[in-house]
Amino acid sequence: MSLYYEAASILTNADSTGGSLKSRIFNKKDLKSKPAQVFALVTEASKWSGVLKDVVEKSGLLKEERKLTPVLALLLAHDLLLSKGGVAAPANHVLKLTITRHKARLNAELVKSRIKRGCGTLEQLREQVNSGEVEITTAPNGSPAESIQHPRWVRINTLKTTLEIQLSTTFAGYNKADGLAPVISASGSSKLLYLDPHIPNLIALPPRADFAKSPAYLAGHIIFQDKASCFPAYLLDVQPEDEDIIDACAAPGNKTTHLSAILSERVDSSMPEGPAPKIFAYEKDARRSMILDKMVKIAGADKNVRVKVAKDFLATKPDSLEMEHVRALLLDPSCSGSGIVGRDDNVKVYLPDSKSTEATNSLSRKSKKRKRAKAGVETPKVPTAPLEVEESAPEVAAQDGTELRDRLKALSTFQLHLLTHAMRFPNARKITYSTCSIHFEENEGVVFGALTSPIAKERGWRILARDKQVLGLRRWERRGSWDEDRGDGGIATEKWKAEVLEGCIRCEKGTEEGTMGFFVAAFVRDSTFKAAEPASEVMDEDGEEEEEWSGFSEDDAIPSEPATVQSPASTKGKKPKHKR
Ligand SMILES: C[S@@+](CC[C@H](N)C(=O)[O-])C[C@H]1O[C@@H](n2cnc3c(N)ncnc32)[C@H](O)[C@@H]1O
Repeated sequence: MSLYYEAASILTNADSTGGSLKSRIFNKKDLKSKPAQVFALVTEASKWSGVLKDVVEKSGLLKEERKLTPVLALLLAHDLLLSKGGVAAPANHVLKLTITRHKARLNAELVKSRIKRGCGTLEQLREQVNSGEVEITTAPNGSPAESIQHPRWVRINTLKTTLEIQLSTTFAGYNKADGLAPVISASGSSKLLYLDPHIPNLIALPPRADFAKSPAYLAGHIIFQDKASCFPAYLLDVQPEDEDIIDACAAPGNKTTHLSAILSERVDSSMPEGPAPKIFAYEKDARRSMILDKMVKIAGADKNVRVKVAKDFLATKPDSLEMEHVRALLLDPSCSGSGIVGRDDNVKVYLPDSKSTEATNSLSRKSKKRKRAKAGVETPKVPTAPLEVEESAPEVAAQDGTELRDRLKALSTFQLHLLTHAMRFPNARKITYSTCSIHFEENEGVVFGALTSPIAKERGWRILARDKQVLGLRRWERRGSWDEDRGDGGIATEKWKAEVLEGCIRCEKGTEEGTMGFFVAAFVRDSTFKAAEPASEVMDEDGEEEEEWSGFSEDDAIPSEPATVQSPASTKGKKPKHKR
């Protein structure tokens, strides 16, 4: 029976193959088991590993069954205790016999673990595991198992309520923590919250706090939104005089409703009369447009949001009458999603501690190693918990580094195209550009590509410097960074490069800041800017305008951005065409 050995081999990445978990399984040519079955076993067992690590350790299984590796023990215990079909092997198979001998003890430990986690039934425990909020307890030697938890971020929707009202109703009786750390380590039932110091109306709750069925959530008074995802609307800092605003890639609508809330607060307090500013929320995908529409209505944002159902932002005509009053744009385009927490790009595996097998003498260990190697599982080089198995987001299901780079190149070309399209709106004065990606190519690479594009030069677009940003984000310490391997040369001055990077804002996942991996930068221009010369525009095959980055010569003078940078995505291998 190869299933468990093959799954163990995949989980420990015995072949040291690059790429995502999915691609490593589905592209493995010599796999005897069905790839879908291996994938399901590996992902499910990983998901349950926070619970099973404890169960296996406490049952003493690894002490008694020296031929079992921690990975095999995890996989077998998963199927024995949790899979409908049980262990997928003939009754007399050695692995099945081995694990079944310990069924009673393993079961008893699972019951104890479930009760300790406050779950009355296995179904409740399953829900907890599926929500990714399993608390990892201590290892047998008493050292705490490491696990960086992610707080539950809740944005108070000021379109329908206020922070004060929510603190005295939904969160009545909650204590205010003086930092994020106590909230992150608190249990789901702890009445502890943290008022975020950077984003107004944002609170952090313990990771397992469950408000999905609360009246406030169902009525759209509170919205679950990661802190980092609140940065773009806040950074755009819309004002009533901005008139119309575009959210170019809007579904499911978290940033749209945030934008709507900020705009409403400011319009309501300063402009009781006059033309009401509007937010045009574009969404290309028809199905996602429906979700967007629903979210906008639940949040009460339909007062100032016009959903552009199944409409491609790139097809908008910046010079049209409808777009005449657009002064601000929020761009949050599709990206690799590599910064998202809890997606299958971040499979975490907690392995039972193998220390209990250390008493084995070296001779017998060697012979066991040989046997395992023969059976297809090299002695695991895996550390004890937690083991991070890197897995790319679905959009970037890369088999190897080259495929990933190609995908990033395609994504960043699209992102740059979108950003330079936004720069064409004749009356636009500010733009935010954001991604939930951690890759330079999609982030700083696109920013530099846009800043040095002909349209940015023509219209005078520049980065919004850190000292001009809204207070909360000015205080945010993680800024942009340069990747020597990815960023092409051509920067005119190091000073300008440093200024642009300082204007870029980054968030990293897995830190004590409790955010997902994220990137945002804002661009501004002055209304008085005098165009230097028209941007070079070419038509693509469909007759659409296409930005043609062409580089500039050394003596090119651009106000405040004296640089020559090539966008990593769009310019590699392109010969400069545009001479000044
Ligand atoms: C990262 S998601 C946006 C998330 C959203 N801003 C939020 O905060 O909830 C990107 C969205 O942009 C849409 N999209 C991609 N290209 C687009 C285009 N050219 N025009 C309009 N929407 C587009 C995708 O379908 C997807 O729904």
